[in-house]
Amino acid sequence: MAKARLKSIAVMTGGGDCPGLNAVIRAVTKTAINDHGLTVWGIQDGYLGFIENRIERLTYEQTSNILTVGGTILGSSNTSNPFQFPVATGGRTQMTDVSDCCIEHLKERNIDALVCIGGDGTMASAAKFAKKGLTVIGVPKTIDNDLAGTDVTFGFDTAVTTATEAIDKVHTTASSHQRVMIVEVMGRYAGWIALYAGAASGADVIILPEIPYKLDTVCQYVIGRSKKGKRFSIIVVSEGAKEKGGQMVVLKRVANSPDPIRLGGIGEKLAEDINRQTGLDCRAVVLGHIQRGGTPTPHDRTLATMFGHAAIELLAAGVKNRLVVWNGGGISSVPLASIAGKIKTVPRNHTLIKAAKAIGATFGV
Ligand SMILES: Nc1ncnc2c1ncn2[C@@H]1O[C@H](COP(=O)(O)OP(=O)(O)OP(=O)(O)O)[C@@H](O)[C@H]1O
Ligand SMILES: O=P(O)(O)OC[C@H]1O[C@](O)(CO)[C@@H](O)[C@@H]1O
Ligand SMILES: [Mg+2]
Repeated sequence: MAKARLKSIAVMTGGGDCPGLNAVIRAVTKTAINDHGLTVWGIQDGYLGFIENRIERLTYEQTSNILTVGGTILGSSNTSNPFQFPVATGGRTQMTDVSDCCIEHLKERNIDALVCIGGDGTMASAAKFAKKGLTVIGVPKTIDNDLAGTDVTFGFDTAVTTATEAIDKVHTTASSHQRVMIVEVMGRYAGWIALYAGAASGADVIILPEIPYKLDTVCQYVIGRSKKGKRFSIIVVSEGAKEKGGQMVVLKRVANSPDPIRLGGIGEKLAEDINRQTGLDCRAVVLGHIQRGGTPTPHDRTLATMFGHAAIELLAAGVKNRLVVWNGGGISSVPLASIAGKIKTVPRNHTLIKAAKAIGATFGV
């Protein structure tokens, strides 16, 4: 798009929410209005609102006082794929590509470009819209920190901070009762939250999806601590972890979600298995969506602000179909299509794994 033609943009948030989304919306809107005189529109509830034509003007005032607020003022959804949307015709429901209608909804408002804030699923649709000719810039979000192409996503630091505070609290009750306390954290197929919160809170055992654990190793480790007079053990386990040769523990399936599996229950399983094998008193705590809530940390507020600002600067410079990223200590961008279908997992030789091991933690192998 030629620089002079950009007059109006829309912004949307897709997928699970994450602390810092509002900070991006604020940075996008205020940069667009202040620096480029653009008109800004907000799409409600992610791709669902895009499909249903729920697109409202977003003003400077509406994006004031939201920097510190968790969640997203636009709403989000993780069920509606514009390229495969259930449409009822003649008494039958058929999966239909309604992406042309979405593009029409932008055209009728003279919207030139779209800023999509979301995870892998949101970017998959964004890349498909880009292929159809829509000008799109992606902004990566997820507490899981598992998006390919960027060193870090906003929301991760807040989730790690929340998890670390929770594990610190669990420490004192574990010590009072001479228990093995197991804290299950989010992260789906990547163990970033477990690794960082585990290391930050000095957990004794850290279990990641990337490193299937051996129950014997974990049991021997906690018994060894008891024998040394340590009154308790703290285990941090990622929801997607599994025993060597075993399966991930699935809590439920959400039929109309692009990734229908919801993980959960590995903490309780570990508590039962360790109790059975060692006789030690074990309790499991699941942190769940608490990790997605609350006010973003200063790190996430500033990262989100730089991401939102960069998205508008790219559009204003005529750049399109790229994902804003943080790589090697600075903002840059990668092609949207280059990250589709990829996730960023914890490498087994990560520096923090080496450091935690050296300090005495085990990863259960
Ligand atoms: N392969 C895909 N192609 C097109 N659209 C997709 C695809 N996968 C997901 N989407 C759509 O993108 C939106 C968000 O998807 P999803 O729930 O996977 O969230 P996300 O953006 O990946 O964030 P997170 O997984 O961190 O919650 C949904 O509306 C979904 O239908
Ligand atoms: O909000 P939902 O649909 O239960 O999804 C939960 C999943 O989303 C995430 O919070 C973010 O990807 C994961 O950590 C978690 O497994
Ligand atoms: Mg996803």
